[in-house]
Amino acid sequence: MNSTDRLIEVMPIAGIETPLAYAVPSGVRGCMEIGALVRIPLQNRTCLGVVVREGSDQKVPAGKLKYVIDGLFNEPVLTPELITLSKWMRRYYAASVESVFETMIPSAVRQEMSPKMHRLLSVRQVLNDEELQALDKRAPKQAEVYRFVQQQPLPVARGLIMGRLKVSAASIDSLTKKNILTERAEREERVVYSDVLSNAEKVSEVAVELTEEQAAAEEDIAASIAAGEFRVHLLHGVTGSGKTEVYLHAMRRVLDSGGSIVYLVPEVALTPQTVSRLRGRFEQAGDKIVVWHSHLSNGERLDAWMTLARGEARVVVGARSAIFAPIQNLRLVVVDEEHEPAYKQAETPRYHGRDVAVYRAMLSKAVCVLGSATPSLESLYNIQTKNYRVNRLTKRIDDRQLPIVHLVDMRRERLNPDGSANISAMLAEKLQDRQDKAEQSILFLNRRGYSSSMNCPDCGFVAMCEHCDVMLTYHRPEQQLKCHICGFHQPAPSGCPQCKSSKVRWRGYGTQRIEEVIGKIVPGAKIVRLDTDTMSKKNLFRKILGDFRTGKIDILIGTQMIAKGLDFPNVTLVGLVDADVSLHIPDFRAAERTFQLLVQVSGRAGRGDKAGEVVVQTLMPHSPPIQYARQADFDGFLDAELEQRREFNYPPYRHLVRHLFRGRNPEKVQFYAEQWAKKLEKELTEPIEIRGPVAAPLEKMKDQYRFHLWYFVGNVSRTLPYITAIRDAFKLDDDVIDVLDVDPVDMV
Ligand SMILES: Nc1ncnc2c1ncn2[C@@H]1O[C@H](COP(=O)(O)OP(=O)(O)OP(=O)(O)O)[C@@H](O)[C@H]1O
Ligand SMILES: [Zn+2]
Ligand SMILES: [Zn+2]
Repeated sequence: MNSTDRLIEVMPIAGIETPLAYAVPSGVRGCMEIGALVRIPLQNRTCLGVVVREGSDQKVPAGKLKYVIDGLFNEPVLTPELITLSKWMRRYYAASVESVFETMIPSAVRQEMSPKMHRLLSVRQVLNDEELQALDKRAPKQAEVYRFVQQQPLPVARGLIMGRLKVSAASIDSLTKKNILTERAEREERVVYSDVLSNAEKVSEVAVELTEEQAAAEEDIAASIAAGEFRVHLLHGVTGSGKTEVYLHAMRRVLDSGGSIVYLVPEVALTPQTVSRLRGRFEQAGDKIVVWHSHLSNGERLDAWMTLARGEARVVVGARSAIFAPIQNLRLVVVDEEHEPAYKQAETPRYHGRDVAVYRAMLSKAVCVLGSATPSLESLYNIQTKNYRVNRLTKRIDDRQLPIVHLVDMRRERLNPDGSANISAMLAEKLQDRQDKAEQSILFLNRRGYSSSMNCPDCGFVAMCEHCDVMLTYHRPEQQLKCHICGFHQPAPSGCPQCKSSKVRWRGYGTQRIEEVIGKIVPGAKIVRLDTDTMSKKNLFRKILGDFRTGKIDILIGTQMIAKGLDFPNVTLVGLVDADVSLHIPDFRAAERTFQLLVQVSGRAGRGDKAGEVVVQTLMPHSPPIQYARQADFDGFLDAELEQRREFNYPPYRHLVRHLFRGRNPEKVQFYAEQWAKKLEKELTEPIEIRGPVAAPLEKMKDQYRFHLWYFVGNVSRTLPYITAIRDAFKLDDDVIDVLDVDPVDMV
């Protein structure tokens, strides 16, 4: 080591849990600050790592100290507070360094490691007009590529061109073969900035004047921002009360004072309206927004990330992973629809985007605004215990009325011989009425496909998934039986596969079947179905929403996933076809989910000048969540539900940790789960309540048998390390896997 060399500590992204000291030779390229992504030698290979400390007190014997190879970028890819956040995530979610960094740093950024990543193209031979015209005729795609490259001030990554222009590698290759373009493989730090927004929808937007309630909420939030302290606000506003407008005003203030913003939505693809409003509002004013979503190509992801790291954009909008954006001077974090389970990541590290957002805001002394019409019980409880501030919007914009909710008791409906199965007389009549008045309706049913099962009345056969413990769903358009858990599918048989009877029955109603029924009930209506089956076709979702807005569609039928943030003024009727689906899930949050679902879907009605109506069909009209939701009685629901939760020690009174064991052999899985429980009870000194092991509600999934235990924990950060320490010394059989899920939303 030379006297001019520096020491740093690097956390390898390579299955090692402690940082290692490295020397930085003077004159090495790239950044060596905290949060920098560096390439390091480790044993006899190289890997990536993150600089977690400048300097080191580690005593490395002379001759053993290794040099960093280089840094990948000029800017750190994580900020210092994100490094702190990573430590908290490891501890709180019992996750490895590797999994946390791989989650925090997008793979497009880490892939910079491979030199192939940057095959940069530039123009070698400038074409004159005539040559370009000839190329246009002969090979229009090539001409398009040529023009694109020629217009760029710097060489462009090949992957970016392919993604952006949707051209094949062959088109690019023929241009390089002809020596029109030249390609060089290089690890270029400065990638051409691609405007990730250019081909996206922008709605021209002007700031509206806030209502009194909105202004009061916004001023309170602004005061927190001005105070420069960490504070959490819960913006609890009824549906259609203008919560988004409050965020937008607060964001304007933050931008004007030089701060940065993270804005989280449950899923970008499902919130095109919010995204285009943000873009319209801020981009017109010249503030660049990075929209972080799954359709970005790798090149675009890399660009977007580095744009944020360099401070060229100060707003990022995205799903949960956008909370790890490397922006500095973070002043405001918005978590829209904070109650959404989609904020929880289903894979390791199983973090909750909302909770990580609050923690990051705390580390940055920023303000966190959680918004919802139906806040989670956790957040409502935190108002009482953790000094979250609450700002309420009790009225809809322009004093529009909340819709009238009709409950239909489907037990009676079944006695009515005229009632078409599963659509009540009342719903049918109101749908027709809206059709006559040229108003629009939305129907929700949280079950896609045609029917929920196929069975045989003669021998009792039920079509089950070969790999999971669930019945197969019939999908009529494709004539397939599908498993909604693992994706397994097979052609739908025309008779019983077991006894060859031809009397096959389709039980239960899915969105496809409702679409069919409604077509008969409201002849002449233009009906469109929107669920994950239609979503798989790219851009179809946007197109359907566009057609619905312009009135080309009369009735929209969808699963609840489409309910988020829809704002269509001409919708005056909303039907919830089966309110009981969510009541029957084996989950302590079943009542909460049902309440939220009812309030949210109802909230889609009556957002324009005309009043709205909601028809809720249920077999359990007296169940508390349905009754409270009908009266929009939040406090009543909260009190009743909190009492239940307290009695059983469920969240928010305790944290739940789910410990799942799975493997192909059910006896083995059960054996290890039981052995573990014995060991834990013997060795754990912390007083926690342990329940289980028992078979999981979904006992077999993707050919794996599943058993789980539940830990009821007061303080996760304190207790979990004790559990993981015992777990580290517990030897599992090779074909049994165990998974810890802290604050799980998946109970099955
Ligand atoms: N102060 C205002 N003046 C006029 N219109 C407004 C105002 N604030 C919001 N709006 C409009 O009212 C409608 C509802 O607002 P927004 O979508 O923000 O409500 P929300 O509370 O987020 O609703 P939800 O929770 O149901 O999604 C939007 O069309 C919005 O443009
Ligand atoms: Zn049969
Ligand atoms: Zn399956």
